[in-house]
Amino acid sequence: MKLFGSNDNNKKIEPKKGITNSLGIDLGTLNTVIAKPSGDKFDLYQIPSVVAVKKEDTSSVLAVGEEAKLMLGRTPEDIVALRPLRKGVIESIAQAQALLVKAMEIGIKEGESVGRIVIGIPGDSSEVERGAVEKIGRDAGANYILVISEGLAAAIGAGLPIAEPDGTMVVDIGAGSTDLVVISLGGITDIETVRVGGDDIDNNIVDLVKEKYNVGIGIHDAEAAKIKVGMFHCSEDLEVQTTEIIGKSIETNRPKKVVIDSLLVADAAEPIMQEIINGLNLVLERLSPELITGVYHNSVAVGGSSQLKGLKERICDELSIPVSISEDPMTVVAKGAAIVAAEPRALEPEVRLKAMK
Ligand SMILES: Nc1ncnc2c1ncn2[C@@H]1O[C@H](COP(=O)(O)OP(=O)(O)OP(=O)(O)O)[C@@H](O)[C@H]1O
Repeated sequence: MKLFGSNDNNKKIEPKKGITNSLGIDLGTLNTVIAKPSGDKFDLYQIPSVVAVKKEDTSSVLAVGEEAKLMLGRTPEDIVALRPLRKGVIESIAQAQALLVKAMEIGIKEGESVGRIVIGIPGDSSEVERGAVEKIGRDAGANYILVISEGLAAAIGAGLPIAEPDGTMVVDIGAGSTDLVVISLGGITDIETVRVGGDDIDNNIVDLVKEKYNVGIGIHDAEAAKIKVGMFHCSEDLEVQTTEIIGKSIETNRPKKVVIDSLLVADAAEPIMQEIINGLNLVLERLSPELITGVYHNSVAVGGSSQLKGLKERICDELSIPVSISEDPMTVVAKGAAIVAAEPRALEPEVRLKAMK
């Protein structure tokens, strides 16, 4: 399923001849995004990071992505739909393998050989997890497979000056985890992973609505309300919007309408914001003074949850760092990985040094 056109990128990519089947993959908790260099742009695809498995044997994968999502709630009792990653961590190698193979199938047309594949995974993943992802790619037939940190991929995709000695910072707020990554001279100099993200905001909305209105609401309705009217608390006077959803009255068991406004979402998001600020404080504490100018001028927020209003204002309120929000927050990691897949030397030290001249 092609979700996005190959239209919105102005970074010039020149895949080498014969390596047009190189792919960048962002293996996310909620979504897996696939970017395929196509001329000087990208073809982009997205699948939900969901697999349908047998309850008795959860390594036996029956369906992946959209197909697995459709099976949710409609399947016989012995089949369940699960996410192979939780909070950015691979929970099941077999399920992650099925997801990755599906992503590769989507990106590489039938009859095409599997070329270079670069996969972005959370920066604090263990060697075992990295090795497992590499093995999955190789088993699926890739002749070149590289696993890089999502933060580094995001910085490359966002066009940040990663080769510079001054430093840049990426704040990647996803569904299950948030990566805070400092990059200088083309490599990661510091990383802090906070295991919170948009999923936690959704859960808190459900709890707050129950507490405030005595109404139970579905997690998907909570997420939809967050996306529609959500914001973070900040010093800026942002417009308060409202949306109406239907929940189940805990008192009467009847349907009941509840109004959710931006302030309720901001309250639900506050504990998550606090943890992100704590993580950023740790990063700044450790940051060498040589990198502060670069971080001040070149910090970018990516990931689906960076789209909540008030994020850049709140980070500036708390830390005096003007963060810009990426224009393509949900695809930038896959695009950065695809850039490396098209030109792996982009990560080599001598190329970085050349780029500095
Ligand atoms: N417009 C929006 N406003 C606020 N939140 C949004 C918006 N669109 C998506 N989200 C949230 O972004 C999150 C998904 O983001 P993303 O696809 O970057 O995560 P992921 O890469 O799957 O997760 P992770 O990085 O934790 O592995 C979800 O929590 C979703 O509700």
